[in-house]
Amino acid sequence: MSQYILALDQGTTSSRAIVFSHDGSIKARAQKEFAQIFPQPGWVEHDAAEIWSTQSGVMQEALSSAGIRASDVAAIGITNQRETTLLWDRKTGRPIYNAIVWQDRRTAPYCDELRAAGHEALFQQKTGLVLDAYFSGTKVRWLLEHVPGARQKAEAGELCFGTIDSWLVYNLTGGEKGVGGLHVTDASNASRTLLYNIHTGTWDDDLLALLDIPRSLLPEVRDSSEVYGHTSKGLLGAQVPIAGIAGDQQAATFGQACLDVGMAKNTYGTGCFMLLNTGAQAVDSQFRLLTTTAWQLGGQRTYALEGGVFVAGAVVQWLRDGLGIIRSAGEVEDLAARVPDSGGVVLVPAFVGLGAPYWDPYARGTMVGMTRGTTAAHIARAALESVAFQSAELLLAMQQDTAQLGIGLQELRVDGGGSTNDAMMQFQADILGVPVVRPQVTETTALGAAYLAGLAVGFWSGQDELRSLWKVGRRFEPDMTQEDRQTRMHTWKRAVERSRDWAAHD
Ligand SMILES: Nc1ncnc2c1ncn2[C@@H]1O[C@H](COP(=O)(O)OP(=O)(O)O)[C@@H](O)[C@H]1O
Ligand SMILES: O=P(O)(O)OC[C@H](O)CO
Repeated sequence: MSQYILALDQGTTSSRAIVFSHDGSIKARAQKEFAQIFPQPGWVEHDAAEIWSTQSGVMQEALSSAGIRASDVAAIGITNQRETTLLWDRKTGRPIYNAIVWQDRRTAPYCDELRAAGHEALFQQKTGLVLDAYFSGTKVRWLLEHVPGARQKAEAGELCFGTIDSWLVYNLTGGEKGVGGLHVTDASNASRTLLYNIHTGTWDDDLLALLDIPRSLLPEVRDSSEVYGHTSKGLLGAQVPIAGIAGDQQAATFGQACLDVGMAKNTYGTGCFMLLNTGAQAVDSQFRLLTTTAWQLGGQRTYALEGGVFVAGAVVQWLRDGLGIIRSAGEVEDLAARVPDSGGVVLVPAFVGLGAPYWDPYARGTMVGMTRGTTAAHIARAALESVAFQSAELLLAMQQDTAQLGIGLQELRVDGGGSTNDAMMQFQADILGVPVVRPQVTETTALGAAYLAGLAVGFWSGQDELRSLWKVGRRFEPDMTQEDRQTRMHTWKRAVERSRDWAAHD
């Protein structure tokens, strides 16, 4: 029997492949960065051919460093940077333009127009998303409007739209140069397009009409765990089933085994992504958190509330590159540990505005509470605390949104580069009043994709087995009085008020 699952994790800055064993441990991994293309301020693109070449390269490399053959792989799972948008020609398999990355802001003015025309509520109601350039829909429209010949080809049914999962499946299953591959996506990726009704589980004709996007472009939406097809003959030496697909944050939630209602994970990367499993119920947020499809299994959708912190690990990068008070991100730990607290300093890293629950694009970074005694160590400490405060505000918003479901959060599961910082995780637990738990395997995104694929081919028996594979690496118990917690949160909110509505409104 095949003993491994291969996960492909196609992220914003690198393509990764990880081989997992049956006990959920990592057998081998490979990673390759690729070019970020910035054609104009606010624009971000990726070369789709490079995405495929790096992804297929690391796939081969991971297999050879594991010392295994494709026939040893029971299934492949795919997880990907979400929302990033690509159109390719059905006949040639060639992209008609670079992939427009989720960070790209070129369609912001068009989103403003749609908002001014009063369409925001419709998008929100049907897709669970806010009307923003972040999501795929307006990017597809931009491509149809701006790439010569694109609209005619689209009307003639000659183009395929896909998020990066679709592009990978198309290439994995296609013949020479990927031509004729499968054109599919899963419900979690579809739920990030602004074109997909998360309540009915279908592409939405009203939204397609509003954005003037022909239906023929769209991939078939499938479960997150099922055999979609097999890798093409020449690719790996054996035809391996492709059996799992999920967007990276949803996959991480699955990989953290947040499989039950009320379980939540937070990923501490450049920004933070927090997801709370709300089960079969798509919860509307009063704080404009996103309502999203976490995954779809056997036709059953599981939903999540999602919130993001724009600047999390990036504040540590700023200490390094902007202020120059540390030389590497890891050094922040020693610097912050030189003082017992932030000495009254509060840093609000609203460098690019504030997200939920404030949604203030005009907020800017601020630091308050400094005295003659303030040192770099206090600032480092305040920076780390700011990550925890912002995450706490998201979780508080989620708890209020789900109050009627009777969800009592037992613990927050954490992963990502910042979660290695023990002091920051302890402060996170303190300020939340909820235990924070870091698993042994922190590659939760790839693990989630592996789990989804493994479930589909019977490699793992079911969700109970996945629950049992999840192992605590370290648990941080809250150690702060309720009174202290309230005082600290109150002080944080006062500082946030000072950061708000600062930049000029253009
Ligand atoms: N010890 C640390 N304490 C706090 N933040 C850290 C630490 N080490 C790394 N980081 C931050 O974690 C981020 C990298 O994490 P990673 O999960 O690789 O992020 P991404 O996937 O967004 O690139 C960086 O922004 C970095 O500043
Ligand atoms: O590739 P990452 O980890 O930066 O994740 C990107 C997110 O999916 C964007 O929504």
